[in-house]
Amino acid sequence: MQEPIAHPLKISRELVRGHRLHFVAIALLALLSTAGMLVLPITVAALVEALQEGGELVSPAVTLVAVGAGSAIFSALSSYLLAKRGQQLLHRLRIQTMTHALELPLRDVRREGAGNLSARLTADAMHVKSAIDIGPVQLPTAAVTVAGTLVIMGVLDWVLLLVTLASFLVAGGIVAGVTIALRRTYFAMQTELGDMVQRFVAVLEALPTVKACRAQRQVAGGLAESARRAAVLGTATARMESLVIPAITLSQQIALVSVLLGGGARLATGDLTIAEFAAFLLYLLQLTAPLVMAASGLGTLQAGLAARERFNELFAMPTETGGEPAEGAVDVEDLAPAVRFERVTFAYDEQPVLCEVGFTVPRRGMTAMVGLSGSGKSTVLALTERFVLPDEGRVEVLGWDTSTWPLHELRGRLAYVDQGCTLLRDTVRGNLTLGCAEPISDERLMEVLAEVGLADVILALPQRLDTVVGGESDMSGGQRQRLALARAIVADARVVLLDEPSSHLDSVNEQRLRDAVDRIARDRAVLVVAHRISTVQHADHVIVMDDGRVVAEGVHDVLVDDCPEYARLVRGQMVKAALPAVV
Ligand SMILES: Nc1ncnc2c1ncn2[C@@H]1O[C@H](COP(=O)(O)OP(=O)(O)OP(=O)(O)O)[C@@H](O)[C@H]1O
Repeated sequence: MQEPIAHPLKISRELVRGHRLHFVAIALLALLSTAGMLVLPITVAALVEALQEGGELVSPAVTLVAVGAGSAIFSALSSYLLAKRGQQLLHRLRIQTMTHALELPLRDVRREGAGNLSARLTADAMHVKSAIDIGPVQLPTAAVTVAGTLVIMGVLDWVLLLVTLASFLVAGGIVAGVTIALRRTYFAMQTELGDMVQRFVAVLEALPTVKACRAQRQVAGGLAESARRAAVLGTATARMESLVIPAITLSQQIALVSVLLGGGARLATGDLTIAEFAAFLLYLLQLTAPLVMAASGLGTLQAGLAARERFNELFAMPTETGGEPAEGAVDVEDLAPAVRFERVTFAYDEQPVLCEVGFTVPRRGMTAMVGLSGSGKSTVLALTERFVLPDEGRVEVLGWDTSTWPLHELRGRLAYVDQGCTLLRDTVRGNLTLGCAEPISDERLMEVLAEVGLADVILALPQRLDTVVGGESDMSGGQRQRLALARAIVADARVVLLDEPSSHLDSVNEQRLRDAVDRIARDRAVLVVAHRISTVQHADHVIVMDDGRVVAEGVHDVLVDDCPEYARLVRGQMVKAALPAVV
């Protein structure tokens, strides 16, 4: 993929788009402030002259105060308006980042990592914000101030100007070199930071395991290595940055000594008056601030542009595509099977997972898919949901090829209960109605909760349906499982995909869950990746997977006798089932 390059002009254009007047006002205020700064030494010179000649002092003094105060006020106003616009741009950038990330294929999101994606919203966004604060107004203002100051110095005495310019030559070279080198270092540093946050988030997700293994120190060691790499890049950046201000200050001191010596000589020959000399020195002193601002501003701009490149990299990642938009509603073939795989082959990168898999899930009833761990069962569900696409073969849902069915429509016909029975950190109502286009009445929600045996549990919560759930410890595994199933029932999808958690439930909860699944399977298709023998025994149809292939299909009683792989699985499950249940 071509890496898009952020350009200063692009950021400026984004700032201006749709807000031209706002931006004209910012530029005008900044210009007026700069003009005030440039005129200030002249008003000082006028006051000095009036003092020397014993003239009227009030008007030069008032002019000086008015110019100084006006310049400060205009500068504050333009900074505020720019910061406001910058915040708006940041707001847009963050929304675009979150929306785009949610639209990416699951594989890309996993590859990129939650931490790395989140770092875009925090650290990278702040770098872009700093560049916005500096780039479009402060940097040009500093450049105009430097150029204007040099012109006035040239008018006052061009010989002394040449002396000044010669003194600043070395500083100019250093600033230019550092600015060019900084961009790549910032990009590498921000990428490393994103990687570190990603590792940290992954460790936090696995914290119970890390603690149970007493591995905090070991894991912290790995994180420290990542932090060390970021620090090395940070130090390299700081080393380059630290050269800038001393180079400018040293050049200014050299210029000051040279101008004092040269100016003394020109005063003696009468080529320069005292007032001109005083004004020249003031301009020389005034030159340092915009030069430092321009130099450090260029560094900040480079950090912002590097961060913007990371945003661009993300935005350039293609989002999920799901066939052409349907013209009108998709006419689902009523007689077609719920799910059909035809010679489907699939590999994660280079690792083959499914090989010529073919099976059919009837329109109604429960179909259980069984197989050893890693045999490809969850991948079958991922292909059905079109989280991934087959390398070869055809996946059909309700008679439609999933690769040509618009994603929104396809997923509207499917309900998916993942192995983790994931709940969003949201209210019970929010979790139950996730993805529902129409509002669902509380009566209906309670009815469904009763169906999965959760009504009493929810009624006992402090805010009932409005209680926020999804935290670490607010619901047991079994309750999560049934709430996730309730979501699938509320969605009223024609096909329910259920990736059964491998952990055991107590017998009461297991019975409740099975009853709920049996009920929903009466008038729709349920494809369950089964880990429990009780689920398989109750299934209308069983598909046996082994090492990425379908090795048998049928009903439990027949498969036990006819399929050695199935018989082995069942024997294993029965041994487990005889063990005490772990909840
Ligand atoms: N995101 C992924 N990236 C790379 N390989 C993966 C990914 N997900 C699964 N795999 C690999 O694909 C193979 C099949 O995995 P899958 O999860 O489909 O098996 P499964 O039968 O559902 O296993 P289990 O019963 O343990 O859940 C495994 O070898 C696994 O390592």
